Amino acid sequence: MHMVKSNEKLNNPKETINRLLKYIGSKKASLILIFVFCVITTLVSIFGTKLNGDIVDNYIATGNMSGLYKICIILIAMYLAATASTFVQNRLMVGIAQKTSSDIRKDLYEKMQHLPLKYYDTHSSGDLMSRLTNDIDNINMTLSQSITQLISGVINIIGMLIAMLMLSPQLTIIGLLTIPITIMGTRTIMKYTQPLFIKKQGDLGNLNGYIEEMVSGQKAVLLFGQEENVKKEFDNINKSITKSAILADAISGCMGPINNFINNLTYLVLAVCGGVFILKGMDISVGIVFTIILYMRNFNQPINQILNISNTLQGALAGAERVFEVMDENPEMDKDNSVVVDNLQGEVKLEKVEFSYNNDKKILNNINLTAHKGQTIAIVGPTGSGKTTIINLLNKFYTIDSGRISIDGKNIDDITMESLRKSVSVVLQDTYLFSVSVRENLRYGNLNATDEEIEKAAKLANAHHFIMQLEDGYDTVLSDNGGNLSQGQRQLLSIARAILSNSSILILDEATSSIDTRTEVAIQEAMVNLMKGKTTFIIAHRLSTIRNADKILALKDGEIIERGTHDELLQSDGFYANLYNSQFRSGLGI
Ligand SMILES: Nc1ncnc2c1ncn2[C@@H]1O[C@H](COP(=O)(O)OP(=O)(O)OP(=O)(O)O)[C@@H](O)[C@H]1O
Repeated sequence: MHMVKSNEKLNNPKETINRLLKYIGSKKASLILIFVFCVITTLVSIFGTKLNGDIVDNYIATGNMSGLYKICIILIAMYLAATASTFVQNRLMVGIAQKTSSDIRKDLYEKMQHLPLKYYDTHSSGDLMSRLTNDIDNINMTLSQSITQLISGVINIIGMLIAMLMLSPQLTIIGLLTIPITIMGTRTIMKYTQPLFIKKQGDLGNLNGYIEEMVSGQKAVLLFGQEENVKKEFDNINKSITKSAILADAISGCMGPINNFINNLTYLVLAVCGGVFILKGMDISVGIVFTIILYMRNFNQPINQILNISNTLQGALAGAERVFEVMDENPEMDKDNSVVVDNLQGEVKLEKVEFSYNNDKKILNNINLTAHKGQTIAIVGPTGSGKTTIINLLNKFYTIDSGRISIDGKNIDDITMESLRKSVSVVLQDTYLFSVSVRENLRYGNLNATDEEIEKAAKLANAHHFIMQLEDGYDTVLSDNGGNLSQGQRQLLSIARAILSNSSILILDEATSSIDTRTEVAIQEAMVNLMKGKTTFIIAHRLSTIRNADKILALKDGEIIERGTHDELLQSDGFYANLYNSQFRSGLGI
């Protein structure tokens, strides 16, 4: 399986932040409201704290009890207002975070739909899913928790600083002396935790990739008795995540207690210095010292929070980077001058086609072939000779290295992907069925098909009979990938789908698995119905199919080494005759 190496450094945090800000920036109205409410909360906090000092100097010291009650009621009202304003801020931010992550999820999903197959060849689907779920969740969590903290933190720091300086510049400067120590300590800790957070996120992707592969391959795991090995490998990846997570969280967890200690020292120093100033007869009261200490607490709190946020932000940035990495992949794109085709006749021509999946190994070499409208071309050849590859190219799943593939004289490079794929229908050995109703599964062949058309196609495909025997007929919901149907039934459904699509070109990968004779006959009949009037390329495994083909192409090591009808090729007694004698004679259909 393809393991993604967990990169331990953010590649370009600045750009990642900018891109995230672009997503957040589109919710300007909410952001402005959050800002306004933050300012309100901070102002309430500044004046509330100032009132606390006044209580000491003007009411407790003078014994003015009725004034004290009044001011307490005012304070309670202010605290209630601050709580309400904080609640609104959080509510707004949760909205922004959800909307942002939903936008990112949508963009990533859309991108994934347009990634070339080549991308999926080299990336595990579990890792991709992890990017779509875990990484985006992480961004969501961080946004909803951190952005308000960041905005209100900055406003608080500025507000408190001004309020402190106005009360006592000397004590303010003494209180600020410890800030650089806190910042330096946090930065040192971050240096250690940053790579661990990034590694954790990457490991999580790997774990998902592994789980996804093992769940879908569970049958093979059991058949080959690989449970122990699989468990061991899983344990290794799981341990790796646990290790990086524990280290990252434990180290970053030290930060809170250390900062608390430093802050408490600051308050102590302020109280002592304040006391000394009062004793020396400077123009300062007990209430002012008390207020400054409270302000200092309100000042330190957001500083610690912002420093902590940088930790969570790193996790989110690591996730965001993984998401944007996929978004930056080159999509499968139509050329600017591509045309939409409709009603193709189905004249297919391959001229000097050369192809390799990775540039290092040539898979197809100088392929030339012409299929006239309505002809059936059977492609035969040993395993790995390139049969499936030819079919992948006709669908433009991959781009050819050189040569030309044309339909009705039009280069397929100049035809839009969507209209090309609409004109070519494919019946693979292993059809993918979705966990929706039979009817909806069939409708994949043609989204505009009416229920009557669906039923008609199912009848032609010999599938109607068994569908009617299912619990809810056409409305029966299939289990994951049609797991509750037999191999033969799945093939009949895929044939019905292809009949519905009514395309002029057909690609068939004939099933190799043996199916009971009755179903086999049903499939053969359905195929004949399906192929009527269509240009058909078929990776043939059944003798009857090969015999009836207008042209047989014998492929070996990516080259067409013989071509002709069955009888012609048998007569020439070459590669095909050999293949036929060793493979097909003993195979199905004889
Ligand atoms: N996605 C891919 N990436 C890289 N190489 C590939 C890919 N798919 C196939 N190949 C290689 O291309 C060659 C031709 O494969 P292809 O699937 O076309 O063979 P085939 O004739 O259809 O074989 P079979 O009868 O076993 O299905 C093989 O050597 C295979 O290893």
